Amino acid sequence: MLYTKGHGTGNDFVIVPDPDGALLLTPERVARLCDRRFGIGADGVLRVVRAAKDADGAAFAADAEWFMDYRNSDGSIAEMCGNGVRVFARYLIASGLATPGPEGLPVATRAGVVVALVEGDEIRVHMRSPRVYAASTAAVGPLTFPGVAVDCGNPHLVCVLHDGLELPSLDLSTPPGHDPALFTAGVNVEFVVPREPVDGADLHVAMRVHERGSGETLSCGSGALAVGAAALRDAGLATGVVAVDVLGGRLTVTHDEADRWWLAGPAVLVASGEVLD
Ligand SMILES: N[C@@H](CCC[C@H](N)C(=O)O)C(=O)O
Repeated sequence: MLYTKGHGTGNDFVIVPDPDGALLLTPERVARLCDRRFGIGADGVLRVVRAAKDADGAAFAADAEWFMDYRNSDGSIAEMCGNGVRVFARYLIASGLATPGPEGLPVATRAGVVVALVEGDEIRVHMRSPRVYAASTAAVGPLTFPGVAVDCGNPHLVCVLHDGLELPSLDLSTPPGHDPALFTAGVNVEFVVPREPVDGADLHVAMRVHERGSGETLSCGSGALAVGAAALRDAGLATGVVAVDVLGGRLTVTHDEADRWWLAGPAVLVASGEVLD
């Protein structure tokens, strides 16, 4: 099995080409590939398959040739991966499997079709609109944080830290407690603090994330989208640009006048090889 390794702001992926859907990618195999000691090491796997050749992708085959089959590092399946989709688009282009048209490159995901636009080192993706829909809480050790549930195709819980609490003080080595009745399929939890204004953005925040199925990661693109949506809402802004600092760099979330949501950030391929096991 051939692979390429890539990352978006340090959220890293093993990319596995499987154009005709011939590969049997069991949860155990995914977990082995993602193991940082016994495998290649990654936060997740991106299987590159023609939409028409995949049971979940087929519904989108009329609108996108390629389906991003995303798996978390524990082998579980997720609907969306905002960093993954940029790295996936970078891989399609670099490997000659796709060429972006004037409107960009459509990529099918379990949460629908998104469109990627290459802008030098960055890739900007027209994402599915995030939906802020409920209040909830997350627990970290003895602390309970109020937050809001945000649906980005995959589930998120965004908690803004108060009382001068800073991000490094949180122990995210185990999953934050959450309401299983609201998040029946688990949840990605983002913790957020405001930051000083930066050029080109209406709002600037920093976040840490504990991802469902992968643990704490250096970045989560759909999480940044959820954070951007919650931040604009809290600020009373209908549209705007939010700079979201993650441990692995910076992502930019934009809600434009045409009611489109964009996620922008780097997408880097770092190595290719063959899996021997
Ligand atoms: N890191 C991703 C999100 C990956 C999926 C997530 N862990 C889930 O289970 O929903 C991103 O960049 O969005």
